[in-house]
Amino acid sequence: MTTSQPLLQVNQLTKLYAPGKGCEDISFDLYPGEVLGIVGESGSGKSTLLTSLSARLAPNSGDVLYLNRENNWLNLYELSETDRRYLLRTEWGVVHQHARDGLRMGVSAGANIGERLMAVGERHYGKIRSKGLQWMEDVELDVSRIDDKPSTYSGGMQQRLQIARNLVTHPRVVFMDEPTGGLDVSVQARLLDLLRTLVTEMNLAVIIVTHDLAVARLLAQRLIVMRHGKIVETGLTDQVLDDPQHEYTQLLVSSVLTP
Ligand SMILES: Nc1ncnc2c1ncn2[C@@H]1O[C@H](COP(=O)(O)OP(=O)(O)OP(=O)(O)O)[C@@H](O)[C@H]1O
Repeated sequence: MTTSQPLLQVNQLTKLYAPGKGCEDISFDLYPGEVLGIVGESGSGKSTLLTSLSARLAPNSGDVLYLNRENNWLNLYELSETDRRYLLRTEWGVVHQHARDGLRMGVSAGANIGERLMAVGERHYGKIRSKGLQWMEDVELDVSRIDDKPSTYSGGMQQRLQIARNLVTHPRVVFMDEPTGGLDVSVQARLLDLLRTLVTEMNLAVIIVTHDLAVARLLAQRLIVMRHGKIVETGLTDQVLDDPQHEYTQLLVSSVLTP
């Protein structure tokens, strides 16, 4: 469900490594509860855009404005590095394609979840433990494995843990980069189902990068189609996929382009 006030405003964001490589002149708004998909073939700049949006890669130019919990607009790249990191640990979440990039592999599953709670001020061990257990249940992980390290988990289980670690603080915006990429098809399907349920129940605003149009169709209400770093088409997911206007989107949808 959307309201008239966006959560995120992106204005002419540019991060180029070379002409056409990176992302260029990207503008859009993200509303509370909205899932926005970014699609395009490999090398079109999806990951560069996502990392710039999520305070992990300074752009060459342009702004990312975020309306925080206190109803103040923050200009992301005018904040101090410390404030940006704080935002990433609290009001924002990042789900990486490879769970090991988003987990601490050397500490237990429970600690991976608890750490984010501590970042928002929770100090009570019993509460941290019980929230950890509850979140493991919510993402359908075996709670008896709360003290095991994620390195002993399967890929699909690690991804579930990464999702729990991110969502435990009830973030307002979650950035996801190919969250089901690299998993078996059957594991992918269950994870997608779980993600869809959580996103709806928590009314999360999500920006998800995927080269998989089926994933985009399942999760995203709106799509941005990228090519050579630029937006070539944007609109409601069903409209873009069922009635693509741009020639490139038509090729992408007809699977002529291999992702
Ligand atoms: N650190 C970097 N240094 C130089 N060039 C880079 C760097 N990161 C990305 N690029 C280039 O920028 C372009 C966009 O890459 P990006 O990873 O954003 O694309 P993508 O759409 O996410 O691709 P994929 O789906 O394969 O992950 C590519 O040409 C890539 O080679």
